Amino acid sequence: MWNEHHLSRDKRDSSAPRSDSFPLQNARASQLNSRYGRPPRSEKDEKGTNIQVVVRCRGRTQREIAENIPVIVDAASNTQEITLKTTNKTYTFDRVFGQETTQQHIYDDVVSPILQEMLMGYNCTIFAYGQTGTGKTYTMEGDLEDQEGYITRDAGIIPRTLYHLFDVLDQEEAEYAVRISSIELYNEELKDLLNPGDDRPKLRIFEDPNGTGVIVQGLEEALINSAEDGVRAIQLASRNRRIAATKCNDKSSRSHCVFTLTVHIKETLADGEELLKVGKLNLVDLAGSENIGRSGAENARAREAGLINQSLLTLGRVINHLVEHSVHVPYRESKLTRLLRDSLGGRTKTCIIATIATAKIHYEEIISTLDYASRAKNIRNKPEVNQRMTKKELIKEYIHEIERLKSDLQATREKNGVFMSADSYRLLLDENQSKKDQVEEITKEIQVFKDNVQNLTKEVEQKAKLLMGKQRELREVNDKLQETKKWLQRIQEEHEQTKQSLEEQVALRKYHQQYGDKLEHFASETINTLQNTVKDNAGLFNKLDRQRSVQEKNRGALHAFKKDVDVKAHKIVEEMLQFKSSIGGMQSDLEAKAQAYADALQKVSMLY
Ligand SMILES: Nc1ncnc2c1ncn2[C@@H]1O[C@H](COP(=O)(O)OP(=O)(O)OP(=O)(O)O)[C@@H](O)[C@H]1O
Repeated sequence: MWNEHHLSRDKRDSSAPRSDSFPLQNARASQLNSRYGRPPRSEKDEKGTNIQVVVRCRGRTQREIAENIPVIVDAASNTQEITLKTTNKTYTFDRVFGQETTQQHIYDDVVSPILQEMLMGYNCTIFAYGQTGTGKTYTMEGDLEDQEGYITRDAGIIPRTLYHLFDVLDQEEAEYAVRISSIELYNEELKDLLNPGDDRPKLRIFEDPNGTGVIVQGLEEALINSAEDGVRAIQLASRNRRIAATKCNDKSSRSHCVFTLTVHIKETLADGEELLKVGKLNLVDLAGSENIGRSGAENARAREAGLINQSLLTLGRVINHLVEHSVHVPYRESKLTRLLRDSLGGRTKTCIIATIATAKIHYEEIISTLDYASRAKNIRNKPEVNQRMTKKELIKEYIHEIERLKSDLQATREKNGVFMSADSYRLLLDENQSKKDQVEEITKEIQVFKDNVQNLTKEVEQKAKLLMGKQRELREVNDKLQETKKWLQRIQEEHEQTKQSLEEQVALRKYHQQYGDKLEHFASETINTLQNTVKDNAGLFNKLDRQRSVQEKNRGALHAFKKDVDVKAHKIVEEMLQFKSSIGGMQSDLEAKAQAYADALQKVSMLY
């Protein structure tokens, strides 16, 4: 029942970890916030849109690697083509995701835009289809545990959607109510995975009288107030889901599982009237589509597998009829197609994620899945936004529901004692047999678990070694990074210098431009001056030549003069020498005469 209390976000459990710790949400949230409000019905919607089909490849298992089984699928992530190496056949899809694709990548590229449409008021469905062990459950649920309030990197579409949804609603500060349900379809029987009690009346499918899909009577729709509430509910549903071991996959799930998320968001119109916008998202994990013989299904299990394949077969037939535009589409031939009727050729926005293995031993299943998915691409749906509901309408709807439940209860009470039809008795016997099978299966499963633990221990050891190697690589990369940083710094400095010199050149060029005329004038003046100077220099050189010849002449005269002086001086010296020697003769003559005169004087004196 709709309850005002649940609309108020203030009443939410404040002790639960806040969903804004979820790292993925904020990037998409702003896009989503701006998209609220009723979108105009586009031309595309009128004509219908093709179902979106994407393919996700699962890498080889450890066993396939150990046995050297080659890869036969050529698929690069984020392309649209996938090629089979054996035949060179190429398939085209809306998107292909290689084996290296992460859970977050799938969520961002495929699911986030669909959540956006659901918030606009569309019904949307995402199917995971493929052979057992190719990752349908991994893609849809993945790891449901959290680590200190954060989802893990292996978390699949469901937990990521829950966290993203609450983050957007909280950011929008919208008044909302979110409900979830989870149904398992196993052996053509429906089971409420959130409330699987054996004493509960069987779930029944009804066509919605308003023609808006189907209603599952008696199905519990849990109101959740946070993503954590939702994840807890899904953990419960997952535990309740039947799983059994087959030769193909140790934890093969042979049931179909439909998880539904319904959001009511309150909108207040300009005139104050309050309307409720409703969006629905079905996340469907189909059972494995493998060949019965190969999966090793036997006896009671063969019956199960047969029924599973019958459901998928009907799904395939429905797809074929829709593609061929048949008047009659056999939706009613299986519960699966009745449940999903609106998602196939109806008013829902639908996406199929086909999961495939890549190793050669799965050749047939790979081809079968790709063919199936290729055909599904041609289905056209005509998505329509759900009509906004007034509160009155909603209350009326719930009153009808209560009335119907009351009459069911009354009918049950009136049957005194134990009432059981022959069909129900047969079913009970079958169920008993199935339980026995289940015990046998669980025993085998325990053995498989033990083997798995052993394998995991080995794997952990290998991973530890790998981690050490990676750490070493990381260190090397870090060193290289440091070097690159230094190199970058150098380049940056050089860049700065180049920039500076460029700026100088630009300034210089500007300066040249600005003073070009002046320079030209100055240059022509300088040229004139230089020409004059050249002329003056020529005169100067002539003058110098003349001076040089005068000097030459002077030098000749000087030489002759010098020579003459030399001769004359020589002559004078000789004459002087002669004169000196003649003077010397005269001197000795005079001395002899003076001596004779002295002697004569002495004789005279002696006489007296
Ligand atoms: N893309 C992937 N990356 C890593 N592990 C994966 C991937 N896909 C699947 N696995 C692992 O392979 C195993 C089988 O996957 P899963 O159970 O999801 O297959 P399935 O298709 O749902 O099988 P079934 O049809 O039996 O339900 C699981 O252990 C899962 O964790």
